[in-house]
Amino acid sequence: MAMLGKAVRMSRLVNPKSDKMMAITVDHSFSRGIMTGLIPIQATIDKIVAGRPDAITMTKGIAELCWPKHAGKASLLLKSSSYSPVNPTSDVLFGDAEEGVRMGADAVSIGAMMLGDFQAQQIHDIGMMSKQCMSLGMPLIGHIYPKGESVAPEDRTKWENIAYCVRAGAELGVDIIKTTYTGDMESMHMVIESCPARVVIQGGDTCKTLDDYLQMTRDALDCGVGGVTMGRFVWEYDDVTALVVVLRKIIHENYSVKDAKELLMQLENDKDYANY
Ligand SMILES: O=C(CO)COP(=O)(O)O
Repeated sequence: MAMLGKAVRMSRLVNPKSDKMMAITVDHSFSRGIMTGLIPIQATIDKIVAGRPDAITMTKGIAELCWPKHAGKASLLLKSSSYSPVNPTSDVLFGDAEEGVRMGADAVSIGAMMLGDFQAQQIHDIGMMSKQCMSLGMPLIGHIYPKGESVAPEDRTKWENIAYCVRAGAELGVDIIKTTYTGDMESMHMVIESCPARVVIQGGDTCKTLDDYLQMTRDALDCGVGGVTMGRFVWEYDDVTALVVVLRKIIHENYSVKDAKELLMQLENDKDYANY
């Protein structure tokens, strides 16, 4: 029965036609400090939902306060751990899978900063959470990055380090592993090959322009990435809803960057989001 529950929830997360997942995340304030794109958070969530992503990631307190008006419009992914500006290499658990069931979530998600001083505790936490998730039929998403103390900043996109993270997630029973794009399709394909579970990418902070961001998304999907869980770039963009619509077209309808940009310009003018 638990396997059936997981299958039902996964079917809401992953689009059956494209076989990709599109999630937007608004869980950053805890880990990165206050960011203006998430103020006020209700307004940001409203704009994201208007673009109709498959899912949205947030913490339990924000979900209780801001999700009720949208319940059922997209999957809720319950973020249940965080690092913080004072402990940037250590995610700490603050929730469990039962809360996900109670709140109607389609997945619970937790983070880990690998290859650093706090890896052991984080591996333990993921293992315990995957045990709970398996028994409750709850998909588990891991935000797993090679950002521990032993990795130099310039090596955080090295494919071997990212492959280590995603493989570790799969070994621990994580269903969907979110990590960083390596920067090129060939090495990202190696990452995908390293991991029998679904790999999705964050938006990250390496793309400075819209063109680069859309191109990264297109390339990632084309080399086998199973979807996205994107945050900062999306809700820092002037027209959040238009960008969510356009990303959805790239992810689920195979839009080229050129077609996506044309639609973005059009939506920024006419605000006709509902028809796309
Ligand atoms: O790390 C993230 C927060 O969960 C992911 O989102 P971005 O990197 O796209 O902001």
